[in-house]
Amino acid sequence: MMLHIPAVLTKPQVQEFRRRLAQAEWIDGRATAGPQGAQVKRNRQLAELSPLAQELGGVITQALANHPLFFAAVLPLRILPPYFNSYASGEQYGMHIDSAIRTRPGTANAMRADVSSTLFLSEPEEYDGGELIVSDAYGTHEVKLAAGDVIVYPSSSVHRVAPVTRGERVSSFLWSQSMVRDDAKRGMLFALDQNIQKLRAAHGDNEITVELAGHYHNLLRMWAEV
Ligand SMILES: O=C(O)CCC(=O)C(=O)O
Ligand SMILES: [Fe+2]
Repeated sequence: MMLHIPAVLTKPQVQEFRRRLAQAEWIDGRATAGPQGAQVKRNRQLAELSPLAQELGGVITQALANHPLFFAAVLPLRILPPYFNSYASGEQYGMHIDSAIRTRPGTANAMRADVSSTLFLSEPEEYDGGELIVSDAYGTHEVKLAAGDVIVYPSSSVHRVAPVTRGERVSSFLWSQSMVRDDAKRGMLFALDQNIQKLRAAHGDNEITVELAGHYHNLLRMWAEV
């Protein structure tokens, strides 16, 4: 399932992020790619443990963890601290799949990447190219969102970032381990949850919404690992 979550950061937050990131030290993005990814990845990133990445990343994690749509769609068990990337001058990230297991320097904890997220920090009119292109069972999806918006997509999908041929594309990306590892199951739970919310908004709680909420929780009980 792919989901567009608007306005995770406000425009003033985006501007502040961009101001701080413009002064940052960027390194070769291949530092965090696996062997296949490294062959096709050409971009720049903040070093994983840089104080700026940790500070700004904390703001993003907090905003996502408190966001009802992100919670309902991702059912996060763990959120790996966000990374920051920049593409300009023809840089791109060719076809790849995100590694299943991620670790962080300085920590022993490995986690499984189930859901990938990109938070756009450049407005679409600031650059040409730079679409995030995700292939799944339903086809190929090109994503280029307003600054502050997030796209959530399964880490199991093959995807790429098209070459940026004008301007600069700055973004943050992160991986989550979900309580429900299977994308199709997460998608069904999300649809059920959103429809229960719509019924509640239209008619208030009644015995039907209570019963449906029961089904939601019983499916979650069957599928969740915590
Ligand atoms: O910048 C993006 O939108 C995604 C980057 C990406 O796919 C990755 O770093 O694995
Ligand atoms: Fe990726």
